Amino acid sequence: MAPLSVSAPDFEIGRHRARHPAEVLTGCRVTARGDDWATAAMVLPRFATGPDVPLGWLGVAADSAAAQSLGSLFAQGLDVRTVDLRLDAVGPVPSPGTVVTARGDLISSNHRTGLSRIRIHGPDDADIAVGTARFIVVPGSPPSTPSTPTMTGSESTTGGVPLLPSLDEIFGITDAARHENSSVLTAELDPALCNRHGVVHGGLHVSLIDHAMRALVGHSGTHGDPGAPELLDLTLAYQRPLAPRVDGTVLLCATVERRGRRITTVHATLQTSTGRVLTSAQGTFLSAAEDRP
Ligand SMILES: CC(C)(COP(=O)(O)OP(=O)(O)OC[C@H]1O[C@@H](n2cnc3c(N)ncnc32)[C@H](O)[C@@H]1OP(=O)(O)O)[C@@H](O)C(=O)NCCC(=O)NCCSC(=O)Cc1ccccc1
Repeated sequence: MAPLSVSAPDFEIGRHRARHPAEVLTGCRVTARGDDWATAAMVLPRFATGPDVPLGWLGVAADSAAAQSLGSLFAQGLDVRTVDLRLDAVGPVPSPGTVVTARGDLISSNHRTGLSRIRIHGPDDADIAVGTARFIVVPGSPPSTPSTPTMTGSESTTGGVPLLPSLDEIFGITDAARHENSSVLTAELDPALCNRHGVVHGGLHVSLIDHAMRALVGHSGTHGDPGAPELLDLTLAYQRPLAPRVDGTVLLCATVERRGRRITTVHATLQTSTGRVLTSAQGTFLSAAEDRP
């Protein structure tokens, strides 16, 4: 078994300021920025119970790096909101303790929208995922002191590996109804996860949706669980902001659209208890079962 140690000596979490409570939770930090690119890094945690790190946990790094690649807009006093985000898995998520880096490169932008390319890699440049994120440009608001989140689990470490509660606990999942082809998780998100506008980081939508889909189609594990289906890609459409203080309890609904011999496609929504869809998503999983002709 590989040693559980931080494997990128140039990433020290304390050297970089957290810009968002989601970054505090996940231990993600924006590590470098240019006019049209940015990088964000995180040390993969170990969860108190459950599997190793699912791809969706890297959503905060992906969304942050992609958003910060629009740095020239921020310099004009503008801000951005994620409209859609796609991740395609191209390699395994490394084991806990490994540093992963997401790089966002601006493809195009104007005064209305921006599009960024995402690449997530581990040590030795091994690719984990690629993707894109589309942003809408909105008026910026004056800088203020970010709220201090109460969830600082990622900063407790065991031998260099951040130790976090289970994903169910992190997302306040209080109830789960599972059927063969559909499931509903009830989540009460900690309002401390919101930014100063009261909304949840787009990268955490990726983590929530991934968690909901895996709860339906199989375990979240990628290591030592050969029976788990493998997430190939995930596409999210951000329809309305997630504001836990306003929305209260939210539902994570997942439905299997088609279960093929090898490929299972899943649709999921993040919605309020009154059925107002905040985010919708599509995921593709590859079955771990033997290929058949
Ligand atoms: C803005 C747009 C994407 C599209 O615009 P449009 O087509 O013009 O949308 P429209 O105006 O028609 O509104 C649609 C519905 O939304 C509602 N609503 C709108 N605004 C607010 C509000 N402020 N508060 C409350 N609700 C609001 C509005 O009432 C309406 O509801 P209704 O239909 O009447 O019931 C919108 O769909 C949206 O906000 N999606 C969620 C985006 C999102 O949360 N992304 C992730 C976080 S960003 C991030 O993390 C990136 C980052 C990372 C790191 C660092 C920096 C940045």
